[in-house]
Amino acid sequence: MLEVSGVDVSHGRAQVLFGVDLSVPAGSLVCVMGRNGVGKTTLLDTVMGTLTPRAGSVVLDGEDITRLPTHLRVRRGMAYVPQGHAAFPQLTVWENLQVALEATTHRDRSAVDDSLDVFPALRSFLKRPAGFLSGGQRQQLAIARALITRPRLLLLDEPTEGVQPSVIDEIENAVERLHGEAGMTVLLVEQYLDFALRLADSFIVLDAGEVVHSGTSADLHDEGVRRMLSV
Ligand SMILES: Nc1ncnc2c1ncn2[C@@H]1O[C@H](COP(=O)(O)OP(=O)(O)OP(=O)(O)O)[C@@H](O)[C@H]1O
Repeated sequence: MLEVSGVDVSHGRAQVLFGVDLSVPAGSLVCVMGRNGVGKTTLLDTVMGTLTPRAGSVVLDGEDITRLPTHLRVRRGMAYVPQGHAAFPQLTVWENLQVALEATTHRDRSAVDDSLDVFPALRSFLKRPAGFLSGGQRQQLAIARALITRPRLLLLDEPTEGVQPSVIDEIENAVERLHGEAGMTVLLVEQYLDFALRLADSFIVLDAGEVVHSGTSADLHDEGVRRMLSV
């Protein structure tokens, strides 16, 4: 479904990614791992089109989208949940979901219900401003907002960061259902190894902007790989 080949990406003059390859087959859940600052978010930004690579390509369903604007990638079925639980803090949960719906091309109101079915706990907080939610609730809202576009490929950047353990389980179950039952393709950036191990079919490990390891989740148990992830 998604093929990233040989991308070099810079922030200003500083090159952050060096010849990165990544393959995300349709229906799979692929995890990008690595220590802080190795370029994981930069890779997701490149896939989503908020950054353009200096070299290499991004191909979705056989179409070269390397220079396609982000909003057209959304129309092709991609959705991005960035780090930091993106939501409008002054708007209620319900209003945040409505804004997401207004931004879709389908405008199908049942998409709001469907995404609330993925995170039923949010139904108790529909009238609460997003700024008054816990970190975990905000993360659920951020994912629910992305789901309203009815994506085929969901990009998640560290969904467990700043989230209390009980809600991590709820998020894990939701992602598992989206992937397992609904067949959604997921590209996950995650440093929480156990979460990644339980969910991912395959993974890549980045270090200083290069892919230093890739394989199936079984390989993640390997001691050498664990060492690459430890701080
Ligand atoms: N907008 C930016 N301008 C300049 N440098 C940046 C920018 N964003 C990120 N960087 C730098 O690029 C490098 C990679 O950052 P990136 O956020 O992709 O890493 P990461 O692996 O996602 O880290 P983390 O786990 O901490 O989010 C870091 O050295 C970071 O300081």
